[in-house]
Amino acid sequence: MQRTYGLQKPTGTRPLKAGRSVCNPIFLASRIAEVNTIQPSSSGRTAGMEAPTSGSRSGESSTLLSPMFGRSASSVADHRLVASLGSGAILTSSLIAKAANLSIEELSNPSYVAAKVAYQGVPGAYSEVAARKSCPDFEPLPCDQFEVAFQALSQWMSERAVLPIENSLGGSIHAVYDLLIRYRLHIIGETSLAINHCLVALPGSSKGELKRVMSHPQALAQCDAYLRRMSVVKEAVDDTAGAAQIVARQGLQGVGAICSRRAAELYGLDVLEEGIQDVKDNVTRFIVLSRDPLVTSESDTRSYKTSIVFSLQPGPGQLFKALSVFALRDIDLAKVESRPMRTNPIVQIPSQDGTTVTRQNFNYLFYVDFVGSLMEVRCQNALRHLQETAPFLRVLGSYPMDMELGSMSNDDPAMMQNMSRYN
Ligand SMILES: O=C(O)C(=O)C[C@]1(C(=O)O)C=C[C@@H](O)C=C1
Repeated sequence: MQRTYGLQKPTGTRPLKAGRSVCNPIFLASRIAEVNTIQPSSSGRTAGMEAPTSGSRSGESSTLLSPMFGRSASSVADHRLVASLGSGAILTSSLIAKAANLSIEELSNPSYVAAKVAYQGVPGAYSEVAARKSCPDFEPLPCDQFEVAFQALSQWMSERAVLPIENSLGGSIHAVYDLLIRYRLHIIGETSLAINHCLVALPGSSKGELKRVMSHPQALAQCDAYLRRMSVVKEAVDDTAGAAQIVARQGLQGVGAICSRRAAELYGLDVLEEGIQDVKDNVTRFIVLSRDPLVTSESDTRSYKTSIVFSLQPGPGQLFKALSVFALRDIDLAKVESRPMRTNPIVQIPSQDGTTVTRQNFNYLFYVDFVGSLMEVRCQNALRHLQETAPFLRVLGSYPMDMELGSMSNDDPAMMQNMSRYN
């Protein structure tokens, strides 16, 4: 790994004036504590269904803005001055400011916190393009890890966060699923991007002399067959553009990076080959997060998607029964994902007569995206039906479906014009 994690000052930063964009990632990574949002209640149910309500501040109820400080999180200034990283770890404004390379004055300036969209990676990352595409009026805020982007939004350092959730070749981004349950943020949109990877290296390099290739694990997975043919050592780093930045800044001879053409141009590297992903049509879907849910209206005619997460009671046929609430109402499922319930990975199931206990070693949370809006009565009924049997159910968001595919190709004039404003 090229980066050391921990609360650290980014290198090569330039002093910021209030209201200007942050060009370096914020590094808040060290003190990340588990933030559990699933608390089993005495009845054995973990939580009720939480449908978005207009005007509710989800961040205020989360462990991040914990009642441990004994005050209601009513003002923005309060949020910024003392924020908790969960389970007792406290991050004060001076630490946040130091991590983001800002002065306290800059951090407290409303024009600085306004209109930022947090993403994971450095400029040139695909996530940055997704952030610009989905939030064109917001200024991108680079973060060095997924969780830092969640924190930036939770702690009012940004107004939106854009995170990759799945790729057509590499599959689901599990880390983002796991963070969705730990932070009480809301999905308010999605965007898809065509991903066209390039093999890049220091100017004058040739493909044959590369011994190592660095990139984000997803990008390495998407180019797996190509890299095996090259017989190089694969090295995982935090993001694709970060890989290009490392090769360029450290002048690494014999080391390639996989990233976008734009990242190669930003960091002054040669593109040795373009379109190196194993399947040409390579699409990543990103979600847009906000502290507040999207308030939908009945007059909105766009197609909507709703994302939920739930757990199941133990026993045969429970998943079948859970999913049948959608089938019964002709509701189309767009995605089903299961993840280990990290807060409760092992369950003890008593027999009916209470004389024996069976240990179930794997306990899962199910993430489902279905086509439909919370404004639709059939969707409300389906969730009410599911709630009857699911010990835990949470609505992650109900948001308009992204119908158009953005590209990162230089042939896409609209996208390139948008990007050139920021280079
Ligand atoms: O590394 C980047 O450039 C990212 O934006 C991350 C990411 C991902 O996590 O999937 C985004 C799109 C591509 O699929 C490869 C990597």
